[in-house]
Amino acid sequence: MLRQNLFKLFQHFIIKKRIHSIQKMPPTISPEEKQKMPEITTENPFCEVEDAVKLLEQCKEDKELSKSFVSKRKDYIGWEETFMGMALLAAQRSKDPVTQVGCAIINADNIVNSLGYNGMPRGCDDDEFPWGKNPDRPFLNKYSYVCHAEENAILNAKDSLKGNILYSTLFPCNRCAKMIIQVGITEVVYMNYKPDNDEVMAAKLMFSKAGIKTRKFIPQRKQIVLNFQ
Ligand SMILES: O=c1ccn([C@H]2C[C@H](O)[C@@H](COP(=O)(O)O)O2)c(=O)[nH]1
Repeated sequence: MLRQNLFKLFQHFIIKKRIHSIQKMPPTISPEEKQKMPEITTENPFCEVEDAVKLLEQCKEDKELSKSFVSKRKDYIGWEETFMGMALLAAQRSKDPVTQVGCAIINADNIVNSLGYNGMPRGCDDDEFPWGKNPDRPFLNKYSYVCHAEENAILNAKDSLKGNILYSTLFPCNRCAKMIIQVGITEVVYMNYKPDNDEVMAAKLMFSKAGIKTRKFIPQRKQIVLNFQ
């Protein structure tokens, strides 16, 4: 009952607002044109979509009412910078003293499916495990422990990764390439590239055979500033 009354009150408010705005229309619209405008009355409070479309066009042509159509902001950041920016931000979370990698996985609707950065597995203390690269003792080498950024992003994903695009600050290694292929990611955008070693060559080969598109990120701006103040 209360909800019904509230709805009626809301409806009444909307109708009054509409009537008021139509009555307020300046004389720049001729009476004939005004006649043609969708009639919104208390009996017919909700106009048809076509009427609304027509009304929008008429308002755009009107000298006074067209002032509402202020142009949108021009210097907003594009999708590419947004997603690589997210990957870069994620990389800032990495504790690796040498290379910080970040990754963002985006679905076909430009919705962020996942983020990741290179780090120790859950429960393995960042302060306890080695961040060095002892070539003779894998036990004391970070490579034995660290989860790669792409690996973490894949494992953290909220939804299916099929048809998603992966943005990474570094070209993926062969191990990550295998996972990227197997989960159905179809495109890889990378920022940096380590000089070709066997791992990167293997990754490239697999991407090419599996039909995964790879492309270098080309920024449209030099930087994005984040200001917390
Ligand atoms: O595809 C990749 C490749 C490497 N990483 C991580 C793994 C390590 O934490 C660093 C690389 O360290 P270096 O000392 O530069 O060899 O990057 C990754 O996340 N994804």
